[in-house]
Amino acid sequence: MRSPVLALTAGEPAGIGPDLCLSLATQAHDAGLVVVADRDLLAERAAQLGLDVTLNDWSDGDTPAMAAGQLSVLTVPGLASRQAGTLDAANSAYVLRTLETAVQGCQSGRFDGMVTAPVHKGVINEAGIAFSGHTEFLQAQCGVDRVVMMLATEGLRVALVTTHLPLRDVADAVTPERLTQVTRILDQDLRRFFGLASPRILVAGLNPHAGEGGHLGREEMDTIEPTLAQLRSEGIALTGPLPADTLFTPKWLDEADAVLAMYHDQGLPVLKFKGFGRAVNITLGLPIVRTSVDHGTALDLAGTGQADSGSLHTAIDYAVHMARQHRNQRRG
Ligand SMILES: NC(=O)C1=CN([C@@H]2O[C@H](COP(=O)(O)OP(=O)(O)OC[C@H]3O[C@@H](n4cnc5c(N)ncnc54)[C@H](O)[C@@H]3O)[C@@H](O)[C@H]2O)C=CC1
Ligand SMILES: NCC(=O)COP(=O)(O)O
Repeated sequence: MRSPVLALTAGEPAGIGPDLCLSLATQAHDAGLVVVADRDLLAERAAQLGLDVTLNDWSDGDTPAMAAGQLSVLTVPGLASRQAGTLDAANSAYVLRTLETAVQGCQSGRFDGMVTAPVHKGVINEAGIAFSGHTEFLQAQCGVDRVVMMLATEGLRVALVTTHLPLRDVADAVTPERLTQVTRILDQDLRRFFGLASPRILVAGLNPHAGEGGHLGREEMDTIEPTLAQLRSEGIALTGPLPADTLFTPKWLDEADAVLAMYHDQGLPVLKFKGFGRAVNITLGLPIVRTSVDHGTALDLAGTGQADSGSLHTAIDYAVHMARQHRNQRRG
């Protein structure tokens, strides 16, 4: 079976994304990787890092370079500036074009999946473009109602009911509809991509002590418990809502396949404490495969050679696995 061909978007040009993409060329890999970025940016950053990499222009139908020292590039025009460490809002349209190019390539079958290096959400908004993250952007690009952000590292998977929302808005966003959609997607994609026949999901409460019987918030009693009861009747294996402060302990985790947290900073600090640098961010519920690194743009490290590529390797490994599953399922 041929190796999956993955689009790898290099992300924010001032960040470590280009460095990490280039670092992949220091060794042979078993996936076909096509870096979607400005070619001159990659050439300049390679020189800055002292990396001897041959950049090969890739076009549809080409077999991507897989040997050490070689990198295939699908160049995207429109980059305004390319200074490591210095953000430029004029680059934002280019950054989003790299994502659109990768999505279109996945939709047309040129790519078996996409892996994303980090973008800078703030600078894209400074360019006047409303953007809260790849996750939400890809949901819109693919025209689906709901996707789910799940981060995974060895021994722990954490999915989120809400993603990039101000904390002030989180409680209102935890509706029966959203919780139902997210839980069904999580259950279905754990089966689809990870071979779990009946995924066991731990669900966190929203409030301290899962609401303390309504004395510290009523969302558990009014929304979460009845929604979980309905989902259990559909055959989804759910435990909770559990107090989030003690959920992440072996007593619970040893008997579970994933945790569903209500919001970003309820679940992700635990995941990153366990596996920062070896974790992957996966968008579930998309018609295409998309994985990403577990970290941000690290502007302080761009162009220094200090960026750790561990998470990018994890993201590629997961994308290869998921792309194979996806391909097998489409073949029936
Ligand atoms: N997938 C994506 O596109 C993501 C984008 N971001 C964005 O990145 C920007 C910066 O976010 P921060 O909160 O500062 O997080 P960050 O992950 O960029 O940096 C946090 C700390 O981790 C270090 N670090 C990050 N990646 C590293 C690596 N590969 N090797 C070694 N050290 C590394 C940084 O130097 C810094 O000290 C924000 O705009 C944020 O929205 C954040 C997370 C994911
Ligand atoms: N904390 C995860 C993160 O910020 C990355 O989100 P996304 O850009 O993958 O949606």
